[in-house]
Amino acid sequence: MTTFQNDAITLPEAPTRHPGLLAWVSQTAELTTPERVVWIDGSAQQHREIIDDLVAAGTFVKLAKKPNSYWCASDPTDVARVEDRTFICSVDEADAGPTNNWMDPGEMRTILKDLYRGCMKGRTMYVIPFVMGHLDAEKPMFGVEITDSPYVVVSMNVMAKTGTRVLEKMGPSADYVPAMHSIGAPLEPGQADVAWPCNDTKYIVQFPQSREIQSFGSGYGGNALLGKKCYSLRIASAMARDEGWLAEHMLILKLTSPSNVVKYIAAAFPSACGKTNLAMLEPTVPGWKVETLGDDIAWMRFGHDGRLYATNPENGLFGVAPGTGWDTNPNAMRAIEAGGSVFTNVALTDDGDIWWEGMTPQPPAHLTDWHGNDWTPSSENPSSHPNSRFCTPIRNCPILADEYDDPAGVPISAILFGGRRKTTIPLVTQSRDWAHGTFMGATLSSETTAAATGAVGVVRRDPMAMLPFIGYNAGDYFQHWIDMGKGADADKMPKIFYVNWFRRDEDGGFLWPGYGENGRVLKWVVERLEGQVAAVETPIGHVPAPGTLDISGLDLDEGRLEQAVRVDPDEWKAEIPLIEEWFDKIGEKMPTTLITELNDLKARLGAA
Ligand SMILES: Nc1nc2c(ncn2[C@@H]2O[C@H](COP(=O)(O)OP(=O)(O)O)[C@@H](O)[C@H]2O)c(=O)[nH]1
Ligand SMILES: C=C(OP(=O)(O)O)C(=O)O
Ligand SMILES: [Mn+2]
Repeated sequence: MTTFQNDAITLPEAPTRHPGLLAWVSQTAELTTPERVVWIDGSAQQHREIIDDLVAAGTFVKLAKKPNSYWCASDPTDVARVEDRTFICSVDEADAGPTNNWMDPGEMRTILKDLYRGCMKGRTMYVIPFVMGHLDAEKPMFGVEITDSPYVVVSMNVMAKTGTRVLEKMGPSADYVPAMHSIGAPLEPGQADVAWPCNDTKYIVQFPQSREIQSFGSGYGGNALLGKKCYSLRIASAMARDEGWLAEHMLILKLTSPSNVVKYIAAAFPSACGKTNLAMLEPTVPGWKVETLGDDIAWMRFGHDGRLYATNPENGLFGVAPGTGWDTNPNAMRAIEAGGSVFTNVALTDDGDIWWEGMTPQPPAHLTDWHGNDWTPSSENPSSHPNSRFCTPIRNCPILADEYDDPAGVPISAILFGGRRKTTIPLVTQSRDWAHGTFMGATLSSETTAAATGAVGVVRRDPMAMLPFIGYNAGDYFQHWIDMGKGADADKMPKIFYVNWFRRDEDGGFLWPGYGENGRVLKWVVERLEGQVAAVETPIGHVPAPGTLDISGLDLDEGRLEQAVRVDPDEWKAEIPLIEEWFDKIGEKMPTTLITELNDLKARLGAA
């Protein structure tokens, strides 16, 4: 390891000659006063050494039953993204818009500088050079995360490409996103550490104009693995607006039909609403095959042929554990079996394996729950936190598509928007055109989940599943989506669909079985793209004509299917005021195209 001692804060022996980076590293060390500085080189050996430190510190427990895999539990207060502590610090408040928290960048920098002063005392400061997306992309998307959390280092090594090869590619002058992170838990001499140090004060801050990130107080993935949501969505969305592309909260999958027609599909669902599951789907309809390209983030740019091409900037999976099982998502199960994973806030079995609700139908007779307490099936609380996660190399995914590694990406034929709605939203609806599809995305709604702190199950608008991730004004973001369709050849743009796996019956049960059965909806989507099946025009868009959704072999009574796909005018009339309230919130920046779409919808519903 390349280290230097803090009692001589001179420039460390660094594996780069990038003057800007060297200056930032030394200034940060001076401000945060760590015990030592370590450059992450991306080697397996260094990765192992840091893991060994985590085991010695009691943060990680090595699993006997899975190769090179570790269990850990966070502080019970540090389990999810903190949206109320997340800020977009644009120069002008108007650029952050009505959906983001904002503070003057200068004021915010002062607050954070005060918090960062001495914050790494007694700890190691790690410098993680990383690239999101391909190292050989036309313009590689570099970042450097500074952190005092070895958990973050190990996770970043899984989620991104890290280390010296990145520095070499950066050379002495490449632009990079400086991503500053501290758990905010300095150690006084002789003070004992805890397994998951963090701070009650939390800030997750993006400076979209200067392309910088500063995070404080949390070790949770979405708050601390800064290449992921902070860079690849919040900062990248602002870059994408400026440069004419899209940075989206979408999975990417490859779908092959029985006659070997290949389509690439992207889908945006809010956190904990089914992206990882759909990305690794095992279709139940015979002959259809899904392969995975990405499960959380898609960057989409126009290719020379005028089509929209998507790449997944990530290198790993950071999936919701509960509900992941051999029945629901066998490919995710195989991925975690393959090893190299970190499990956070799940339960530990007595023989050194992990378990969570939904992994197997029968829970083990005894577990250690995520709080470290004894757990039995009669225990009152779940064994695992609802937002517990597995962090696994994407290479472990047994159905990873070969195209995953292609820096050019894959041409997207369809985009799905979806959320968790008990009512109103049918199983699948096709938009009439790009503008209408953008309207569907802009009015997307979902019940809140445990992926963010706060109440669960509350319906809110979550446009394009990007509410917590749009790095600028949401009205400008919608306009950017409309503009992306404008210059383009309509035939070449992806067709947009709205799906809902989560509609319920009167007893609260899911009307649609979901998971592998969602392949039936993907089949209908492809058949629509190919002009092979009919749809019925309704006020909200095109829904499957009777008999076109393949339910052969599915044990689902006709009445339930009918309820799952139903367009209920009364439910939609009740939805209109909620959409209007949302449009009012966006205010004058709401594009007129979308206002026209809303008025047209009202007219078609007879609600005008
Ligand atoms: N009922 C139902 N639940 C689903 C479906 N797909 C995913 N889930 C559950 O939703 C939760 C989040 O899924 P995940 O794919 O991790 O969501 P992501 O955060 O968007 O990637 C998990 O508990 C899943 O088991 C589905 O089709 N139907
Ligand atoms: C990492 C997250 O992602 P996901 O969208 O998979 O829930 C999160 O919300 O913190
Ligand atoms: Mn996911």
